[in-house]
Amino acid sequence: MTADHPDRPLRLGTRRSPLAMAQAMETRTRLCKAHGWSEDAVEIVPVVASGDRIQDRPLAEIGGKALWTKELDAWLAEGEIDFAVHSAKDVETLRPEQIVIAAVLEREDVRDALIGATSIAALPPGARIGTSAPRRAAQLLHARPDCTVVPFRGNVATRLAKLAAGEADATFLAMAGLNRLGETGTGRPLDPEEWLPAPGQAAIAIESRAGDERTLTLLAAIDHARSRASLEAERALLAGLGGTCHSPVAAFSHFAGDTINLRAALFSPDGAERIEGVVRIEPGDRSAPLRLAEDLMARAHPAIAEHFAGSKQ
Ligand SMILES: NCc1[nH]cc(CCC(=O)O)c1CC(=O)O
Repeated sequence: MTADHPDRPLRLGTRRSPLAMAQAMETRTRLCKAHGWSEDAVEIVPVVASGDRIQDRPLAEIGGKALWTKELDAWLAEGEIDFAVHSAKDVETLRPEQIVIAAVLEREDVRDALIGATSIAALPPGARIGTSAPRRAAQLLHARPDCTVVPFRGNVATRLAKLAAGEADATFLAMAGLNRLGETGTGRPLDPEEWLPAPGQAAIAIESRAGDERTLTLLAAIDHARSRASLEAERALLAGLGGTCHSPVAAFSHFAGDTINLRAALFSPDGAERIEGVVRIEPGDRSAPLRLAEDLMARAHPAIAEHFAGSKQ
């Protein structure tokens, strides 16, 4: 499905972090390859996102939504860029009406990695773990209430440097990010059946303007159907819970034939309470993730439920 080389380069918007730039370059390569273009058919346009600018406070405290998407959303709306490349995990579930996910790249390794210890069980008693992700903190404290969580923000290299400087004994990073940055061999992958990743982890979501048929058609060539289906299921679950990427919620999609088994766990922030559920999703069934969300909310301890708005959102 090749297309004519564009008269003017397509403008690809991305954050500036090394991981975001690696994802942008991967997207450009895939798109150009799919259409038989040279790489100059796509121009990479980096922006500084508010989430990158504000480094000294926990994200959950900054409060405002769309920390990673606001600037790129505006550029997309104004026609400054033709499409935006995001870590799907960082894209909130409520999106502006005119913006659509045009393609989902084939998912990388969805697992979290533990860096600094060989397993959760092997962490020394009272270990200090660096993470600013409420899901990772709660999941850790659930398994190891003796550990202490130390706030750890910044891009992948910053966090590895903080660990090396002794600010924590261990930390978590997504395997997908490590792999995309060529940091292979750093850390131990955690079994996703035991340690569930974040909704959307390891997926790259490419957004463009609804109605921009030319761009939508070009991007459809690099859409990976299974990755899209699992991402949509996880996003539907998160939307049904009224959760955000700062909520203590974990999810893992596993394919059995064409059926998706979606497992999810909700935690109280201190890890004391945990609730888990699973649902089978047949192709095209859009309501199954919402049923799981309702089931989890109905059974959740108040210390969990108060962190989710439910479908009221
Ligand atoms: N919140 C930051 C973020 N957003 C996406 C990734 C990793 C790559 C991915 O999940 O696609 C990371 C870093 C991390 O969690 O280690």
